[in-house]
Amino acid sequence: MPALAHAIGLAVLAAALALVPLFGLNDFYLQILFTIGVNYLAAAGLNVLVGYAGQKSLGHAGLFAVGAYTAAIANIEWGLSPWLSLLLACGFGAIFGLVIAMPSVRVSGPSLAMVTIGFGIVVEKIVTEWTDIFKGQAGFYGISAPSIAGVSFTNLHWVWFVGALCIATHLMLRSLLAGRYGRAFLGVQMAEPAAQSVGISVVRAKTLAFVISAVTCALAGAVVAQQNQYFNSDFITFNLSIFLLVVVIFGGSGSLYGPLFGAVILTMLDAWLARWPALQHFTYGALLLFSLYLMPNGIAGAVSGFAARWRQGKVAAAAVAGHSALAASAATAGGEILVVKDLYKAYGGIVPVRTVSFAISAGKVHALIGPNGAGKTTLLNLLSGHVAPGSGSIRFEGQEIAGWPAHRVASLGIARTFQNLKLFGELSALDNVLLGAHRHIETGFVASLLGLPSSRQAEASARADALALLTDLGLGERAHEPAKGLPYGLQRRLEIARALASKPKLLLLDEPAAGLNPQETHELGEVIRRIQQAGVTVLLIEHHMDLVMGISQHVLVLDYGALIAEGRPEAIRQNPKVIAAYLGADDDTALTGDAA
Ligand SMILES: Nc1ncnc2c1ncn2[C@@H]1O[C@H](COP(=O)(O)OP(=O)(O)OP(=O)(O)O)[C@@H](O)[C@H]1O
Repeated sequence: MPALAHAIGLAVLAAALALVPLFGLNDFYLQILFTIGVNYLAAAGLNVLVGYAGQKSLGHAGLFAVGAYTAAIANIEWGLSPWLSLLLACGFGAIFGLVIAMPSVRVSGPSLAMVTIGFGIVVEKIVTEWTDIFKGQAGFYGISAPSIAGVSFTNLHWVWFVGALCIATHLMLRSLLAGRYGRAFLGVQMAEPAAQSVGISVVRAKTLAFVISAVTCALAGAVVAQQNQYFNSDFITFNLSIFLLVVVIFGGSGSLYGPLFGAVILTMLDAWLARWPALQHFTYGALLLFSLYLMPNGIAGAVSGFAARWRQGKVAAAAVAGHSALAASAATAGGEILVVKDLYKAYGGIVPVRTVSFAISAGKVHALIGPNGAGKTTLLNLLSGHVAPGSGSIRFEGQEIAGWPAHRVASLGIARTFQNLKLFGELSALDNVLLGAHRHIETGFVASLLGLPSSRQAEASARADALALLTDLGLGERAHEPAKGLPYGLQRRLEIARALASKPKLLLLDEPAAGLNPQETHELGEVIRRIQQAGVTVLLIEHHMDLVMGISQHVLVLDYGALIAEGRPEAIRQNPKVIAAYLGADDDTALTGDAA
């Protein structure tokens, strides 16, 4: 939503809240408004987890309980003030977010559902059965509500208070999700290996999303306990977890406004259905299925689809003149940048890489060739950290990196593209490149959450650099188009742009010319030459022999996982071992033309 429309929307909402007394609403309606706010709070964080990081949780009632019981126990048992109890509830929420993240980030799909359901059930059982501490069904009475200047909160004050919390939460999440953290969550959801290749730690990103969702959910629980001044184990049910998930998915997961739509519609529906409890659960189940199958982007998706069609054509790519992003890449000195020794990888009986040793000198274009199935991609995956070696050593600029996870390898300055394109398809070309620059955008979490000027400046300068890079590579006009909508040749180029945005010292290209026509292949050769001139070392896997022989200064030949030759292209072309292995024939026709 454009900034002006957003500001107007917020002003209208704030004014409507301020004018609530004029409507003469009775306690029933004030309670509904309060509940909308609470459901929004819980769903806003859950949306970061579900819609942005792509982790569905069916156990968030457990985190709601953490907040509510912390507020109750801190106030009643430990004698803390309601305000301090509220803060403590958020803190405990964060801790329990970490606890549930630990097993959850390592699994996906049904296993993730089981882990989160398990967490919810364990919490439900603990608060029901461990009556000494949690008082079971009897619950906690007399939980103090906050007061300001000695005035205790009335139902109207609660509406204002929870409304203010919702606006603050919305503003913070909006600021956070518009920048590098939001992109990182989306990147992890869309293509984990690609996210790792630009230096994003998948585990850290998912953990952060769990913690954010836990904090807002715990805050919602604490607010409910304090407003009610009573809380017992009956509040914590599996149905609450389902309800919160339905609010997010039906409202529109992955949209900042989805939880708002979901909270408003479903809270009112819930109040209306309260007369028929049996129908409530059926309705939520039906709505969940309906959203998943027929409206995967929820209400917000339908609304924004309509708005996007209306706005289409209004956005023009900003051209950045007189700035060569490629020339800005880090230049590397001569010498060996990468030294591989006795590298070995086996998958059961298949050995794609058998004790391979070689060195890559800085500033040159190196080609890795070999017949199909020779082990080239596996070797590249070992170098980039996407596959762990069985044994052997990989030294990058003198540092041993064998077995490092991909995001750590990327953070040293090794970028890559993929044989089968791994773009963040739903994101714009610009956002893809910004994700490439992720580790260079120096914005801290708090600065990003609070939208501090330093964070906005860093974001603006990263956008300018990303646009310059896209323009340099002939993609400037299409910077705002979704990556998946670009023609195939431009998608390949965009992947290179994303890799370059990480300012690599070594660029690994896995069959960058695959699927390109002769003209595009020729242009790709020019791009790779320019990348080399900018000081970036290139190692490329390629089947197009014209391209390989034309741009590389050093060729490595792999056959059945073993390095059978290396040297200058002219020498490789004449090498009888290579001709025999690569062609399976006694002539060198394929090495002089396109062998793809
Ligand atoms: N994860 C895996 N599990 C089992 N076998 C694998 C795995 N990855 C690769 N292989 C096998 O290792 C061998 C080498 O595959 P790799 O993709 O590295 O070859 P390549 O030289 O890149 O081939 P191409 O040129 O066709 O892309 C193949 O036999 C492949 O089936």
